[in-house]
Amino acid sequence: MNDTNRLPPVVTIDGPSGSGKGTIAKLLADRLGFTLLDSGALYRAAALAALQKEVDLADEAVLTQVAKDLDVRFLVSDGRLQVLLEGRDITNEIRMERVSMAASTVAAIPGVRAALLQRQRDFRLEPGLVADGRDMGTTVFPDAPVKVYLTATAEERARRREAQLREKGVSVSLRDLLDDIRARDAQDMNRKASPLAPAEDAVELDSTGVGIEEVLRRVLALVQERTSS
Ligand SMILES: Nc1ncnc2c1ncn2[C@@H]1O[C@H](COP(=O)(O)OP(=O)(O)O)[C@@H](O)[C@H]1O
Ligand SMILES: Nc1ccn([C@H]2C[C@H](O)[C@@H](COP(=O)(O)OP(=O)(O)O)O2)c(=O)n1
Repeated sequence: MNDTNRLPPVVTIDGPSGSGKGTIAKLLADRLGFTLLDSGALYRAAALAALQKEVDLADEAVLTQVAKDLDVRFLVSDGRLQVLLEGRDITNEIRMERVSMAASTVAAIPGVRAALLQRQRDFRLEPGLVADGRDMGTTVFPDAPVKVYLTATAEERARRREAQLREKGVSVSLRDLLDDIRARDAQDMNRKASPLAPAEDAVELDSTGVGIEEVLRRVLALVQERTSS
């Protein structure tokens, strides 16, 4: 701990859509007093910028430029993360299903990922960072002392999304949500650039049928174990 080059610790939480990454990352960051990185929000903001500019989502060069030029800022207001694109609040808009799928498509482009890499690493501030995404443990923070790979069955993840949307007053069929989840899983896992996969040193945690409090307890225990030396 006397090493002056020591970087702030990072807890990475990777996994597929609906596994609970965002929920657990937020609770964990609050509990530890760490900064929070929602890396998916960066890809979602890039996708929304591309959709607004009506860019062809197959045009890798133009999409890479969109990611390089991305004017996105994160603000924490009343304990909630706000995402601003060119100064405009896009927090709710980026959660729409068409943006989710576009984010997954845009995120498969190596140039887009390279353009967003340093921005993500810049979140590594004292006293520490909790980073949620797909490649936090494999590519962005490979030296993180604590890596979690959170999963749940596709059926359970679709049910969670349905409940989340119902609470917002949006009614979507479970069948459609399950199809969307499977399509995004396949796209995120099968791409060449930083595919969704557990890091070799990640602890896999299946949250199917496990409540949020219990998942948080297990992750906190892991943080204790990995950082108390
Ligand atoms: N362990 C869990 N058990 C039940 N519901 C959960 C659990 N973890 C998260 N949820 C709920 O599932 C939904 C999706 O969680 P979220 O954190 O957004 O997932 P992700 O960030 O992995 O896409 C939210 O409504 C959240 O409250
Ligand atoms: N580190 C990351 C984070 C997200 N992505 C891509 C792939 C995902 O399908 C989209 C959206 O990610 P996000 O974490 O916001 O999505 P979910 O909340 O898990 O549904 O972005 C990525 O490729 N790498």
